Amino acid sequence: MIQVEHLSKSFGGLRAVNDCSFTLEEGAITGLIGPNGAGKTTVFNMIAGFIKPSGGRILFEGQDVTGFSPERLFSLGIVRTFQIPHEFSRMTVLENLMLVPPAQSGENLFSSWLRWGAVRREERDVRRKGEEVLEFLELTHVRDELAGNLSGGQKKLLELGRTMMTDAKLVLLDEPAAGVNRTLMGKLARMIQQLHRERGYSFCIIEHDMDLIAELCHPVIVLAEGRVLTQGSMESIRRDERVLEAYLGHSGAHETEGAA
Ligand SMILES: Nc1ncnc2c1ncn2[C@@H]1O[C@H](COP(=O)(O)OP(=O)(O)OP(=O)(O)O)[C@@H](O)[C@H]1O
Repeated sequence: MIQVEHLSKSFGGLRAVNDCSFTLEEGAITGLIGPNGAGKTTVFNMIAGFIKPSGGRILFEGQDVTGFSPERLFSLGIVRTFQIPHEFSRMTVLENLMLVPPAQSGENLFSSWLRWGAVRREERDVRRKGEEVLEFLELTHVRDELAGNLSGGQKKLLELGRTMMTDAKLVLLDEPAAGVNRTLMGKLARMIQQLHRERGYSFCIIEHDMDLIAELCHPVIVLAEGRVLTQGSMESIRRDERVLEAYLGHSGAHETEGAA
């Protein structure tokens, strides 16, 4: 589905991503792990069009999409969520979902005048879809709450819900478990598996929680110092000494524990 070929990104003198190559298979839930500063988020941002690469290219379903805008990639079916959920806090939960679908006729003043009936029908369909998504996520009880009042975990679910309002093919999830308690994390994992199974979404997930990666992801790609260190099943990665060394050489205890 995605081929990343010799991708590089420099920030000033720092090579955040350095000749990085890997593929994301269609229908897979791929994990992207690695110590802090390995370049995971930068790679995500390049795949989703938020950052332009300094070198290399990205193919999506065989098409060279290097340097495409996030909007263009979104319309092709690549959706990226963020570590910190981007909800509109002064709008209700349902309104947040209803905002998502691109090219709603209601957004255009002239088409609103000319096609009032069609716009109303479209809005009704979007509302119904939003309500279905809330039901799926078991968030119906907070439908009319302001999104800013949701708990951290509920905001993560809402973020996932926003991807469900689109015709996504590939969903890039950035640390879905960050700030989420264990109960909600289990629910989030179930939702991801269900979306994968029932809607055929492919996922790529950046995550520091190795239990979640082990539960959801195959294969797992390990980045270190801006390039792929290794990839394979979580079991093989757990046994790989180079992975442990990469984590020990860098960052926080939580990652080291997880990788061990
Ligand atoms: N906009 C930027 N300007 C300058 N340096 C940056 C920028 N974005 C990232 N970096 C640097 O690039 C390197 C890779 O960062 P990146 O956020 O991609 O790593 P990561 O693997 O996602 O880390 P983490 O697990 O901590 O989120 C880091 O050294 C980071 O400080």
